[in-house]
Amino acid sequence: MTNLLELNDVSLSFKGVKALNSLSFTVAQGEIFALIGPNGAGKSSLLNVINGVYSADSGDIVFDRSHFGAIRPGKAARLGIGRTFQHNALFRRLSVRENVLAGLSRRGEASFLENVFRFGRDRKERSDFGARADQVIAFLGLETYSETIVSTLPYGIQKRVDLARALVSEPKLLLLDEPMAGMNQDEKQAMSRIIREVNRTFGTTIVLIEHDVGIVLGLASHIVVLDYGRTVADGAPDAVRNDPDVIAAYLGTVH
Ligand SMILES: Nc1ncnc2c1ncn2[C@@H]1O[C@H](COP(=O)(O)OP(=O)(O)OP(=O)(O)O)[C@@H](O)[C@H]1O
Repeated sequence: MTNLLELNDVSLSFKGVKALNSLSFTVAQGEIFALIGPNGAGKSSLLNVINGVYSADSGDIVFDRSHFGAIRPGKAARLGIGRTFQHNALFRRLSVRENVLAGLSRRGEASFLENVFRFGRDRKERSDFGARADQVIAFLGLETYSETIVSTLPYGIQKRVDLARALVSEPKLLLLDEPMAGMNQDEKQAMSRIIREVNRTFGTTIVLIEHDVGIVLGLASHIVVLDYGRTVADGAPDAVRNDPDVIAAYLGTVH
């Protein structure tokens, strides 16, 4: 199996707090990979290092044969790393379609504002981007909301819009930071199906953070458990579920 992402001894500190402590693991091409661990374990920091929001203090990251310790978020996006955020970072006063189009702004010559407000240089680019945005909107079952202003939509639908915006640029790697946070069980199951469908249809490699262990065990084929910025366990769901170190560190109980 080819690795799409490789982390070697990656560390990150905030004023003496080691958020990531010599972390090493690999993510294979095409897998659904989950990061779990208690609050403050370093999960979001890790995603932030991978897509360039934070720069690692040391260590090496290899993505699709490109090496970096630090990378700018725009460069990460151009290399094919897409991202959703724990707290929606959508443009709340714009429509669903405008938000999805914003996910393409790094791809073209025309700027995001030119694309959204339909002035500017490239008619062909706008129509290609529009078609692509509409495809992703349809794929995620968001057609009825296409022209709806995001702030008026239920939270679960907003999470799907966030996913559409990340997906529209056709990333090779999609980083999902708690895509099911705040959802009930039915909504979580629906989001799990969507993530599986994205993975299967587009071959997108997925790295997701999720606190609901039941959901993670059913969705991911590879799980890494973090605690205090270190790897506690790394393997297939069955191995991780029965690992005594995981039970002690994450579930807080002993066999
Ligand atoms: N910008 C920051 N400034 C200072 N400390 C930070 C910053 N971001 C994260 N930290 C610290 O780094 C550690 C890891 O935090 P991080 O948010 O990555 O954990 P997490 O596993 O994502 O937690 P949660 O499940 O609560 O989202 C914590 O001790 C946190 O307080």
